Amino acid sequence: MSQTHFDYIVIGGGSGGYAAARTARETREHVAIIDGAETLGGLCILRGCMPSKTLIYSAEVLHLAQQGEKFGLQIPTAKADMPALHQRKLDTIEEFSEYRQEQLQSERFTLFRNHAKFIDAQTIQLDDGTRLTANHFMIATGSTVSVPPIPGLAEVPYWTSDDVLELDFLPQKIIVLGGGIVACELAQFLRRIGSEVIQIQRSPHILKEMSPEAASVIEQAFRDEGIQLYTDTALTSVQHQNGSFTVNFEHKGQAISVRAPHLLNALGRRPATDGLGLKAAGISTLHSGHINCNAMQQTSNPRVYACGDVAGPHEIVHVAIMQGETAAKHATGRAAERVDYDSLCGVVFTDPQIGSVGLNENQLKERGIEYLSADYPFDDHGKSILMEAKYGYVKVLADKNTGVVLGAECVSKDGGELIHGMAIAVTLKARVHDLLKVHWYHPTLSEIWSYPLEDIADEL
Ligand SMILES: Cc1cc2nc3c(=O)[nH]c(=O)nc-3n(C[C@H](O)[C@H](O)[C@H](O)COP(=O)(O)OP(=O)(O)OC[C@H]3O[C@@H](n4cnc5c(N)ncnc54)[C@H](O)[C@@H]3O)c2cc1C
Ligand SMILES: NC(=O)c1ccc[n+]([C@@H]2O[C@H](COP(=O)([O-])OP(=O)(O)OC[C@H]3O[C@@H](n4cnc5c(N)ncnc54)[C@H](O)[C@@H]3O)[C@@H](O)[C@H]2O)c1
Repeated sequence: MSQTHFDYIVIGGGSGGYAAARTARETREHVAIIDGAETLGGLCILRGCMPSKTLIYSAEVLHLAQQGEKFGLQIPTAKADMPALHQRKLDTIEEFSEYRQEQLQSERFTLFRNHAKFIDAQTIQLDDGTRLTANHFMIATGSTVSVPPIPGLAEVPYWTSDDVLELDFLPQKIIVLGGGIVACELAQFLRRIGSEVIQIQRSPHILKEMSPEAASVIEQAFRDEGIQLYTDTALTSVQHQNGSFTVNFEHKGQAISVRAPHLLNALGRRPATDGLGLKAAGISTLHSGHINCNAMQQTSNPRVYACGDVAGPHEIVHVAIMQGETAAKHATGRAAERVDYDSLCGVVFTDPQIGSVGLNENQLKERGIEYLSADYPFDDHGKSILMEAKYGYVKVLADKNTGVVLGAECVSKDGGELIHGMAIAVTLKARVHDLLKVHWYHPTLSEIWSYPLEDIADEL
């Protein structure tokens, strides 16, 4: 009879689950991974980070080519070749997913291609009826698109990010619902490949998790590129008739109605806990639906851990991996460090990008930390001027007494790369004076950091 008891069982073989399985396997012999997906690989590789960034990069190259004149170039026709764009994405993703599949299928693990659910505190049942037990479990089942209760939305054939990432034709016109990261990254992608885009956001600013200053820069860039952006709205209803979507909403006291042949629902994602039998295992969830975990990612059932999108609080890949590693070390009796969200690094892959790290001004104020802040705009910086990349700014926040860098923000071309200089500073608790010893090379985008650092050093 095949094995039914394991040292460690992971449900979900995405970024978080694989990190947990690999870490547990360092010291445990019998580790199983269960994944019910038709194609193995997880969200990041198959329908998240990697396909979206592959397409977004092509759209950025196209955008630059279309700006040829600005650079003294004649590029008479530059346009998206949709089947070729799609094929490039497929080829790129295939390489990543094959590698992940090899890892999951390696003899280091026992892999079950099934859906799993808990039937009691220490037993899971696969959809073929097999029952498995383990000393410890990891739930890493990810997230699914959510459909908020907007009248009509659930009944219409809207697209999700999955559909946009599979496009092999150019949608002439599309309405994008939402102003979160998925909505913004894909709205700009669609606009740049040539679609007419109407974007509708509920809050006064898009990207409401970011600072209003950062969001304002992206809003300006979107409007300059021709995205018809509405913020501060209330969606009232959605209809689909004769191949056309109608979205009705309120904006500045007016009832507005927009129409397009395509509709992208980017109104958020929710933790994938349906059918997992959490109740049977004594696992509690938060109001948001995320699995309730302590700092070691342990759930209310101490035998069971959770990581990644299903656990929150930040649905980004490196956090899923860090949580998975912490959890597996803890479960296997090794020293484990909690994930430090005070040095969290985040990137929004619009153009300009937003990179952020550490604590923001609201968090510093809430915690009563005295801080100094300085910023510098890219429209007054040599390298960005010669690159025609003048949107945005950098900002540094440092402890008023010690000069330790506590947070930073960068809104600019390649801001997701630039922020990593400050991510190192925040994580290693570097002081402003230490950072001024760095050889900031000229002319680079990165040297812009030296200006706010100098301003803060002068004030200290
Ligand atoms: C369009 C888009 C772009 C994104 N871009 C970025 C980005 O640029 N950077 C970034 O950091 N993050 C990005 N994200 C978020 C990132 O993809 C996720 O945070 C991350 O992939 C989550 O990993 P995970 O391990 O929690 O879940 P997943 O990778 O989703 O893995 C969950 C796995 O569990 C399996 N599963 C589910 N239920 C069961 C069950 N009952 N039994 C067995 N198996 C089950 C699924 O088949 C799946 O393989 C993006 C997301 C989207 C949608
Ligand atoms: N670059 C990256 O790291 C990256 C890229 C893509 C996604 N992600 C992750 O994926 C997760 C999901 O992203 P997302 O953009 O789908 O979700 P989100 O929760 O960030 O955004 C959802 C948007 O929909 C709006 N919304 C929700 N309900 C609404 C309603 N009833 N009426 C009007 N508006 C409504 C919200 O205000 C918000 O703007 C995020 O947490 C993000 O961290 C990360």
